Amino acid sequence: MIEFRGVTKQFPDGTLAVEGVDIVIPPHQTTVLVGSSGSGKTTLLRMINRMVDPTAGQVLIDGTDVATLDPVNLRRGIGYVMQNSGLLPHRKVIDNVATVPLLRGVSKRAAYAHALELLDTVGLDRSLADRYPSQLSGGQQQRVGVARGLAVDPNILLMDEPFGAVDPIVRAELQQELLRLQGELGKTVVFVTHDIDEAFLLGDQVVIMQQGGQISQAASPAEILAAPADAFVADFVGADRGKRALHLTDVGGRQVVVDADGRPAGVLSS
Ligand SMILES: Nc1ncnc2c1ncn2[C@@H]1O[C@H](COP(=O)(O)OP(=O)(O)OP(=O)(O)O)[C@@H](O)[C@H]1O
Repeated sequence: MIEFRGVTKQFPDGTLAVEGVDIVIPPHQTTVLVGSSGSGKTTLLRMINRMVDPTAGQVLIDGTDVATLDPVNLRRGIGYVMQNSGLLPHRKVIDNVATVPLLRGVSKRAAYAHALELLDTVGLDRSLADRYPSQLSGGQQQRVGVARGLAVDPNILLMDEPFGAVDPIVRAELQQELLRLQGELGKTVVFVTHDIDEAFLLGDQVVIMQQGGQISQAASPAEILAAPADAFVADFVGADRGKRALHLTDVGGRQVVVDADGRPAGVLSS
C-alpha cells in the first residue's frame, strides 16, 4: 500500500505543484491519476520513488516513509515506465530490459533469460531482442518499456503517460494488453494520463486532480460517475460519455450506464 499524508511540493521557483494531498493507493490494483496539464500528476507519481521529494508531508510504502530509504535502491525496486519509452538508444532491446537486474547483481545468464521471458509477457516476438529501439515501432518501444519496468519483478509499477505518444489504434491495443497483464500479475500500478476514457478503462481507483495539485475526487469510476464530487469533476468526466453506454447497473442506489466491458459510461438522470 502507498499512502500520501498531507503531501505538498513547492519547487524552488515557488510553483506549488502538489498541495496537501492525502490519498491511499491500495495494493494489487490500478490507480490512475488524471487531470489537465500542470495539475501535478507527474510530481505526485515521482514522489513515490523519490525522483521528487515533498516539501511537506510523508509518502509511505507499506508503512515506511520513503524519505528514510536510499533513493537509488528504492528506484531499482520500483518499475517505472514513461512516455516515449525512455529506452537507451544505443543498447539493444534485450540489454535495455536486462539493465536494472544486472545493476542489482543478477547473473548475466539469468538476467537475459528473464528478459526474453518478459518479451513474451508483453507480447513481443523474441526475434526483436537484438534490435535497437529505433528499429521498432512506437507501440513496440512502449512494450519494451513495460518489459523493462517489470524486469525487477517490482510490487509497484509507475507508468507516466506510457501510451501518450502512440496512435489511437496502437494505444487501444496497449491498454488491453495492460489490462490482461494486470489480471495476471496483480501489481500495484500507478498510472498517469490526461485522458478520462483511459482512466476509466484502466483504473480500479481514479484520482482526479485539478490545477494547483489538489485532489478533487478519488474513487472507483462507477462512484465518480454516480456522484461527482463537484462541478469540476462533473465537467471533466462528462465529455464523451455517450459512446460508452450500453446497459444499466445499480451503484449506491443510482443507475449507472455500463459498457460491454462492464466499465461505467454515465449516470441515468431521473
Ligand atoms: N522542476 C520544476 N521546477 C518548477 N516547476 C515545476 C518543476 N516540475 C514541474 N513543475 C511545475 O509543477 C506543476 C505540476 O507539474 P507536473 O509535471 O506534475 O504536472 P502534470 O499534471 O504531470 O502535467 P502534464 O500532464 O503536462 O505532464 C506545473 O505547473 C509545472 O510547471
